[in-house]
Amino acid sequence: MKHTEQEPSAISPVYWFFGRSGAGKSTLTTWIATRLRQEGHAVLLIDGDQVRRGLCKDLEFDPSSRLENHRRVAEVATLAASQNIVVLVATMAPLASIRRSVEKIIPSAALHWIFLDASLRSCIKRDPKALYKRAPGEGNPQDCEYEVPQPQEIHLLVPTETLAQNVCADIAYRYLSNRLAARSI
Ligand SMILES: Nc1ncnc2c1ncn2[C@@H]1O[C@H](COP(=O)(O)OS(=O)(=O)O)[C@@H](OP(=O)(O)O)[C@H]1O
Ligand SMILES: Nc1ncnc2c1ncn2[C@@H]1O[C@H](COP(=O)(O)OP(=O)(O)O)[C@@H](O)[C@H]1O
Repeated sequence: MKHTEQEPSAISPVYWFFGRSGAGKSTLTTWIATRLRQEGHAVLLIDGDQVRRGLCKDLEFDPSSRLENHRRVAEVATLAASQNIVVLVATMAPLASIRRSVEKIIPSAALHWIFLDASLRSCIKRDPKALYKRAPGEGNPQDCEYEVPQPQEIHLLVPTETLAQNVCADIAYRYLSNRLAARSI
């Protein structure tokens, strides 16, 4: 797994949660954002679901549209992070090429990749928004192959398939809060 450099970064961290639809991105980032705000942090949560309804509602789901979707999210994340705001992002980021494109926008010292690991099978079983019941080509998340990241691509893996929600929330929260505490020393 990647190790984030220890030198202080001029910009706030961007914690980029990614994984399949149904892996738990919205659930965990919403809980963590609330907790960080209670502790006094300024937090921006950018959830792909919401972005797709507003900032990126003109975009489709083909690979180049997904790339543009992530470019916009990464640019907004950089703006916020450069204004002392802790950024949480929650998107599918299904392709390695998309993830590499994000890395060209956000400084590496600020970017933390947090992979929510849940298999297609378990996401189909959960299917909280009934997206996997859609016909192929009609907005089914399976329309795009999910390229599971290599260990060296990520900073933290949270096994949201095998561990309970509260345990996963705690793992991710502890990762963030340790790094935020180290920054403020
Ligand atoms: N094929 C397809 N067609 C239409 N809609 C889809 C499709 N796949 C996913 N979704 C929905 O869009 C959300 C994914 O958007 P993201 O910005 O997170 O990622 S991506 O750009 O699509 O890779 C995603 O949000 P999450 O379910 O929270 O991951 C879904 O609500
Ligand atoms: N360990 C876990 N971590 C996160 N969510 C979990 C976990 N176990 C079960 N879930 C459930 O899985 C669903 C995940 O949905 P959601 O957070 O919308 O996913 P995503 O944003 O990745 O599409 C929720 O219904 C949540 O309660």
